[in-house]
Amino acid sequence: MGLFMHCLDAEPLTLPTYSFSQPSFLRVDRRVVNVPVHCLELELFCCRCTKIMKPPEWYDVVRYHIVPPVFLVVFTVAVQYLAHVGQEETTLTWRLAASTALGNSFSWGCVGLFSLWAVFWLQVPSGLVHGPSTLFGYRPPYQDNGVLYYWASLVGFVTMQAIYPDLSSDIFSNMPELLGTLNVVALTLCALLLLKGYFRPQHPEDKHPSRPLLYEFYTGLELHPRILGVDVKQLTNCRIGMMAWQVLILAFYLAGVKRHGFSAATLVNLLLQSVFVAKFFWWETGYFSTLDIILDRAGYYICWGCLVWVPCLYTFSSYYLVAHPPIVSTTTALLIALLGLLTILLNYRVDYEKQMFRRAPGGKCDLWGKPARFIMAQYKDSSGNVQTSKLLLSGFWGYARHLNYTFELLASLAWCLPGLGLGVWPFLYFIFLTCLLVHRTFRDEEKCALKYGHHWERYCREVPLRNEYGAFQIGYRGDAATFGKILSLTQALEVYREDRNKNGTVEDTQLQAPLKPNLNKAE
Ligand SMILES: NC(=O)C1=CN([C@@H]2O[C@H](COP(=O)(O)OP(=O)(O)OC[C@H]3O[C@@H](n4cnc5c(N)ncnc54)[C@H](OP(=O)(O)O)[C@@H]3O)[C@@H](O)[C@H]2O)C=CC1
Ligand SMILES: CC(C)=CCC[C@@H](C)[C@H]1CC[C@H]2C3=CC=C4C[C@@H](O)CC[C@]4(C)[C@H]3CC[C@]12C
Repeated sequence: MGLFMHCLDAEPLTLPTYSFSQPSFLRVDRRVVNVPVHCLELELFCCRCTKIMKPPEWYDVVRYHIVPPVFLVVFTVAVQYLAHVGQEETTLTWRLAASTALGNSFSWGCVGLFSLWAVFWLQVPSGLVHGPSTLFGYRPPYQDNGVLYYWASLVGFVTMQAIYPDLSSDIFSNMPELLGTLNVVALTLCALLLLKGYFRPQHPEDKHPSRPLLYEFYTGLELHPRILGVDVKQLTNCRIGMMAWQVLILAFYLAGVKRHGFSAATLVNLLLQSVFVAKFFWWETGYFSTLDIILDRAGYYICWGCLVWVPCLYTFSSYYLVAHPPIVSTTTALLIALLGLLTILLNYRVDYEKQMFRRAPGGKCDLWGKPARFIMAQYKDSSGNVQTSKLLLSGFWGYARHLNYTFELLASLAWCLPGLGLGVWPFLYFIFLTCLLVHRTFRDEEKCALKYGHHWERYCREVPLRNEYGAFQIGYRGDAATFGKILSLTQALEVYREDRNKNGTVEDTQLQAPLKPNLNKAE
């Protein structure tokens, strides 16, 4: 009958042992999921229907030997290419790209000053918060001064702009050099992190299997490395990457106004992203519980990504509009602004509901005017101790899974829309984010299915809709890796209602009692 039934039969045996370590390949009752390689207790996950399989050889070859070098080259080169595409240059030659790839004195000055500023704010004595505990029992400390840092950085930038009026235009015209410098800095940091992971790991007890060198460079080795007392991921992701995003779009806006005069569309593009970035700093402590921090190690993907990819691609719509002024009308711009503000607010609200609920003692809080309903989900930590976590069934999290991604995608579409009529370039970020979030939905659901086992199955049955490809898929079993049927929203709702009618609503069902699973629907 499948994993879910077996798990219900054998409750004490079914709690998966949860580990964030390097995944291997496992087939769980016709599902393929990634699981920790050393996680032998996983056989307890569902001892009667789980069998460990060796991954197909080609998969390992692709994952360990092909993806890292290809991504390293493609993304690193793409950054230099995009930096030139955003300018007016019509012919891009290798010679031109190479001439900017190592930066110039302006770019090294900017990157140096900005990095010191970010490091300084992580040293300023302020409130400390701790992230979730790792499997080896470490709770990383973070500086809780994100909002202050955000406003201080903006005031600092505006002051410098007042003293040096060409600052923004110079930033725009030196963007290829700035990205070249960031590239050198980020690649050096990734190499240092690799050496540190080998020779001076912060937590030698954090075991992970040895992999090909380029793979380790790409994914990183350490989960929470600190250099000179500073948490590397807070520095690269939150303080440099996110603040660079804000400062760069402001500089591009000012450079555009200087060239072409005021445009409502450009202002909307700036305002929406600024609200989004400001929201990030407001919510920074929530970010410490996300996949980037608890699952991804500090390597090329996360650190280079935040130091180079975010300043390049995430700002690209604004960058492009400097040399290619928008053609959308003021009225359209206002409508776009409304769409953007609404979706940013909704994205924040979805994240907030989860954060508020998780913080409420015993999960006791009201959502949408009613007491929150939830599943008490158990899992085993790496020491084999049973832990409890709560899965929300009310509010947005009771309506569909990952609605925060849906709203974030719509918000990003909104700030790209001022570039309507200028080709595909202004929409590059939206396209990238769609791919990133679809992939992330799979990764996150694999993680949850593995962590919570049948409790996650149950959550997926209660909340069968999930965001995917901007539409919704019925994913009863949280089986992200089966790539089930993609249904349109209407079809999905029909199946959803039909199933609810058959099984009764959650209110009809005792939440802690075994559900009658209707497992094969999604397959
Ligand atoms: N612009 C960008 O490039 C990106 C932006 N984002 C944004 O970042 C924010 C955070 O996203 P992200 O960290 O990816 O994912 P989520 O905030 O969606 O968190 C997912 C985690 O929440 C927990 N969870 C899942 N379902 C429930 C539930 N019903 N009740 C309670 N907890 C639940 C699980 O963790 P647990 O183990 O704790 O149970 C799960 O792993 C979002 O706003 C997203 O849009 C994300 C990716 C990229
Ligand atoms: C190799 C390559 C191109 C990697 C890029 C990946 C990273 C730069 C991104 C992966 C996940 C991204 C983020 C996750 C969640 C976020 C919260 C949101 O409120 C603001 C943006 C962000 C911090 C975002 C930043 C880029 C990533 C780390």
